[in-house]
Amino acid sequence: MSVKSSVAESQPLIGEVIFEARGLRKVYPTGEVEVVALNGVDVNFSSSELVVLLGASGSGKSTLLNILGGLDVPTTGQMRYKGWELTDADEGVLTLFRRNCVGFVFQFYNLIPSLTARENVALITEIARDPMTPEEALEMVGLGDRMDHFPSQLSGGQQQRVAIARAIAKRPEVLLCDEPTGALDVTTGIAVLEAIERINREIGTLAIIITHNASMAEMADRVLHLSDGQIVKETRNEKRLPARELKW
Ligand SMILES: Nc1ncnc2c1ncn2[C@@H]1O[C@H](COP(=O)(O)OP(=O)(O)OP(=O)(O)O)[C@@H](O)[C@H]1O
Repeated sequence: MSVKSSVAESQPLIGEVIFEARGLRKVYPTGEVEVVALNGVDVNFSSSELVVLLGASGSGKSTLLNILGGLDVPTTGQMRYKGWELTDADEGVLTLFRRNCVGFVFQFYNLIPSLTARENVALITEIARDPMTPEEALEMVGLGDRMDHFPSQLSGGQQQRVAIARAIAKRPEVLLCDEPTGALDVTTGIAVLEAIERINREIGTLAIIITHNASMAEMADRVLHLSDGQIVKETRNEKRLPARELKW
């Protein structure tokens, strides 16, 4: 392997702690019964880390991700991002946090059908502080030759990569992915994971990925296992397996 390719493929050094969550609880009052979605979560996340969240349906993964991304607030507990207290932040602060610091990728791509790939990404680059160009972002996810295609002219995996380009064009410090490969077959799923891996490596973005697919654990620095609203197990991989070598 050449020096150049070994540098390009090496995993990034894990940086400083950016998220500190303490005693997170989320309770939904639904009629007569309360649903406890998170039940005392203490966890830190660092820049440049790639973390996979595993757990059965209903274990609290999306709730945790939504709280980390400022889409939801905990019932009790504390959430800090780079020392800023997000727990009691007003909606204006949370909006700025989401806009400047966080990129979201969901299972369904949420692209605007009447806009091309380039235009879908440009929607975000027009409001970001120091964005890449839509072209740069689409090149990063391997879609340099598909910029003027509409979503209906792209495969599911390509549409998801447009969604990733849109999420990363603002160079977010955090990329939160809720089952990004849930609707994809293995080959296209791996192309999507490679795009996430590249952003984590090249921009130093903290990437947190929710999945039901346990084989994806091997591409992570750290794997958090959730059950009944708690982190019940945490494992670390000394060496990450490149996404293209994953098998499921
Ligand atoms: N808005 C809500 N109102 C009431 N209960 C909710 C709400 N959102 C989530 N819950 C409940 O909180 C619990 C955790 O949900 P969450 O979506 O975080 O789980 P998950 O691990 O992401 O599940 P899945 O893998 O199925 O997406 C579940 O019991 C769910 O039904």
